[in-house]
Amino acid sequence: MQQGNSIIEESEIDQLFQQQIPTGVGEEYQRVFIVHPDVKWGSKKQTLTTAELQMDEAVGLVTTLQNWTVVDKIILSTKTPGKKRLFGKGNFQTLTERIKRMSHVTAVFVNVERLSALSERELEDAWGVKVLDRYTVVLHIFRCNASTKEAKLQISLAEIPLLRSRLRNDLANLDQQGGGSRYIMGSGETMMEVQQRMLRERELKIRSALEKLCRKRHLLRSRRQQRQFPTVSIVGYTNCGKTTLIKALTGDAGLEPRDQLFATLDVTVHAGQLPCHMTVLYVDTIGFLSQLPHQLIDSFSATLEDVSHSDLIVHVRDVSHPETVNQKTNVLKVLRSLQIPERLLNSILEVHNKIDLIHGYQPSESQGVPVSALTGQGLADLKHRIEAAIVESTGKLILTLEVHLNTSQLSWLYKNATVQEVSVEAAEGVASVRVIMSAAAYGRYRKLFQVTA
Ligand SMILES: Nc1nc2c(ncn2[C@@H]2O[C@H](COP(=O)(O)OP(=O)(O)OP(=O)(O)O)[C@@H](O)[C@H]2O)c(=O)[nH]1
Ligand SMILES: [Mg+2]
Repeated sequence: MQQGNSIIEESEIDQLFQQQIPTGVGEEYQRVFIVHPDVKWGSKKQTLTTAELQMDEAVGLVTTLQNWTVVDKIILSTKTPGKKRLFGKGNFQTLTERIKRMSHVTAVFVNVERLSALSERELEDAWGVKVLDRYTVVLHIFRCNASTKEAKLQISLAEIPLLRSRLRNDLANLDQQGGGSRYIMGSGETMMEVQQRMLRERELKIRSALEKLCRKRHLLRSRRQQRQFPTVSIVGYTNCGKTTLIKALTGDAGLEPRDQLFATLDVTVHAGQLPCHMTVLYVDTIGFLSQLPHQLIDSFSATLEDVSHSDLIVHVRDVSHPETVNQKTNVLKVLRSLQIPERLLNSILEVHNKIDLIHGYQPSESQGVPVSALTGQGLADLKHRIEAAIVESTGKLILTLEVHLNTSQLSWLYKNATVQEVSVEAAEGVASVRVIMSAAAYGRYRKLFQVTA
C-alpha cells in the first residue's frame, strides 16, 4: 500500500468528511417511496416471501433515519439482472404514473445494491424526484452515526466510487456540450484529468491516514496480547443486541445500545470478568446486514480485523426476529469471507438473545445459549460457557496446586496466573490453590520452585 508522506490532521478529517456529500442525500428527501425490484416476483411462494422480507429490510433502513418515513412501497417484477433497463416498459410506465400522482413523495428508494450514475439520472429525469439505491441509503446511515476519526475516514473512502461515477457522468454531459475534454489553460491537463487526479489524491490521503490508524490498532493489540488477556469478539446482525450484551457482561456504563441499525460503527474493547476471575476483553463490532454493498464491506473490513485475532467468536442472534435464520446464514457468510482462521470459525459460540420477547423459549439448535441481555436471564450460564471455550482455545490449564505459605509461591501465582480459589491449611503451613495458567507459565513455576509434576 502507498505510504506517501501525506499526514492528515484531525481538523482535515472533519473537513474531508463535511465536504460535499456525494450521496446527495439530505433532509429534504425524508418522504420515501420504496420500490423493490425482484427477478422472480410472483413465480413461487418461496420467492415471494424472500422479496417481502427484503422489502421489510428496506423499510427498516429508511426508518432508521430520524424523521424519515415510508410513504408507500411496492414490489415489482423486473428483467433479469444485466439487462440495461431495470424495469420492463409496461411496469416502468405504471410506476412512473404512480410516482407522479404522489406529489408528497420526495425520494424513490430503488432497493438494488447500486444503480449506475446513468440509470440514476434517467430515473430522476423520468420521475422528477431524487432516486436512492441501497449504497446511498446505507452510506447515509453510516454518515449520520459516524463519530470517530476512523469511521469518518472509512465513510469518506466508501464515497470515492460514488464521486468517481458522478464525475464520469457529469463529464459525459459536458462533453456533449463540447466542454469536458478541453485543456485547462497552460496545464496540459483536461478538466476531466484534473478532477480525476484530485480524486486519486484524496483517496491516497484517506488510505494512508487509515493505514496509520490501523498501525496504532496493531500496537494496541500486541500490548493486549502481551498482557495475556484473552479476547472475545462479539459479532452478529445489526440490532441483534451486541452492545447491550457487552454492557451486561462488563457493567461498562459508557456503552450506548440503541434501537437503530448500525448504531456501532467502531470496534471498541471492554474488559469483563469471568466466573473464574479471569479478565477477558470483549470486542464490540459493526453489525452485519444482508446485501450490505460490497464496497462498504471493503471499507469497513479493516475494523473487523480484530475478530480474526481474538480467542473466541461469540455470534449473537436476535431469536425474536422473524428473519433470524436468514440473518444467521448471512453472518456466517460474511465471517467466512473475512479470512478468519478455521479454528475460530469452528468454535463459534452461538447466543440466542432477546428470549424475554418469546414466552417459554426453547432453542431449536442445542448449541445456542439462550439469554436476554436486557433482563440478565441466562447470563451466568453464558459466562461459564465463554470461560470453558476460552480455556479450551487458549490452551490454558486449570490446576489445583499445593503451595507452602513460607515461600513466595502464592504471590508468584497471583502475578502470573489467574487465582480462582485459595483454601489455607494454617496448621500445615500450606494452601490449596485453584489456578488457571498457560502451559508456559506452569513450566516456569515448576522450574522456579522445583516442583515435580
Ligand atoms: N427485549 C430485548 N431487547 C433487547 C435485548 N438486547 C438488546 N435489545 C434491544 O435491541 C436494540 C439494539 O441493541 P444494541 O445492543 O444496540 O444492538 P447492536 O447489535 O449493538 O446493534 P448495532 O450496533 O446497530 O449493530 C436496543 O433497543 C436494545 O435495547 C434483549 O435481550 N431483549
Ligand atoms: Mg452496537
